Amino acid sequence: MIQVAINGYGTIGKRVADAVREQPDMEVRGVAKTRPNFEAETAVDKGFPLYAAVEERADRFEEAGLEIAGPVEDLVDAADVVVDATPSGIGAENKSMYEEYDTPALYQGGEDADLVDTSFNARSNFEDATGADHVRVVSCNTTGLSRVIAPLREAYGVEKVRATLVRRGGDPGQTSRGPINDILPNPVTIPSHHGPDVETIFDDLDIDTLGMKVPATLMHMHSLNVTLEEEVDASEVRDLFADESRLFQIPERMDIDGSGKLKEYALDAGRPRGDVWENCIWEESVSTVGNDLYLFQGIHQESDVVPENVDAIRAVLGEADAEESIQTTNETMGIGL
Ligand SMILES: NC(=O)C1=CN([C@@H]2O[C@H](COP(=O)(O)OP(=O)(O)OC[C@H]3O[C@@H](n4cnc5c(N)ncnc54)[C@H](O)[C@@H]3O)[C@@H](O)[C@H]2O)C=CC1
Ligand SMILES: O=C(OP(=O)(O)O)[C@H](O)COP(=O)(O)O
Repeated sequence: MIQVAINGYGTIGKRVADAVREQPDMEVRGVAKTRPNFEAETAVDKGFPLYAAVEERADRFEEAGLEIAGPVEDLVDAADVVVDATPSGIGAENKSMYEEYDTPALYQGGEDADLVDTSFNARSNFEDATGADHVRVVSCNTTGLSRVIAPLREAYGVEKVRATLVRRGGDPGQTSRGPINDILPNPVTIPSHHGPDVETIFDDLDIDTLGMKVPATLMHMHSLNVTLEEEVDASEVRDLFADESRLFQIPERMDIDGSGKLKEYALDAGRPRGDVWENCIWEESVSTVGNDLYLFQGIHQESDVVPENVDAIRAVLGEADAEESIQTTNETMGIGL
């Protein structure tokens, strides 16, 4: 069994821990947190050994009645791989610790691409991570773009991608975030960081991205225009997407008109935390005009990178190829709406 450490048990870390627990070939060796809170209590209730990320603050857990298994260094030492899901920039600070204990590490999209040997998206470049010591699972938006671009490149060739990303201002639990009543060009400079980030997955891709932030917490929304290298009928593209396990095309009959109903559907379908691991593409929006393809897709920022982290664990350890890993992850998590 692959022993997995999770350092940083917030929005992404707690979801990765739950997904790892479902895998037939993996075990959660433990999770590390900086301070006691409701998430620490839940981790203990779930039976995850809890480690102190900051040794000087370990006493706080004891005071809160939470037993600590040891400092994070012990966890990193004992694990075969560590998933770093700490806030942006902290992963870079943790890198030397992972090197000291010779434990391969996965980082999240908030870290810089040059921190790692390779950036990762399971559908697009799984093999690049094999044997790597430092791998970055790209951000929710980059994951969402890569999953659509990979099959289009393989089937038709892509001349140019233009994407406008309407980004949620914060996650539901991020009470300190905004905007509260505004629409921000964000970043105001063009391209946004997403285009160059997608190029860490496809280094020869021509892509421009524009970002905005809006007062919403449920999901991001992408408006996508892909200039293909050939003229393709929209129905062919829909068929291509239908074969992609992490793309969900929302059928017209479902009457899902936005992120709110998508989340409601996920909850009704019994998804943990109402998570939507797939890109949600409005089927009616998939349109072609000459070589240009257009579509709208919803991206659930809190969860689409979770199966990617699970696959990246197998990739770095050389434990499976892309197809095997994606299939196992999909089956165990219940991916495929
Ligand atoms: N929330 C989102 O929508 C997405 C986030 N990401 C990326 O995932 C990473 C984590 O983000 P979130 O889970 O949203 O953050 P979060 O703030 O929800 O969770 C981070 C956790 O790490 C803990 N932490 C802080 N310093 C630490 C340290 N030194 N050692 C161990 N733990 C520490 C925090 O207390 C918190 O529990 C970031 O790189 C972010 O850019 C990627 C995709 C989507
Ligand atoms: O990586 C993300 O978004 P991004 O790709 O738009 O930077 C996640 O949604 C986290 O974004 P945040 O930096 O607004 O928390």
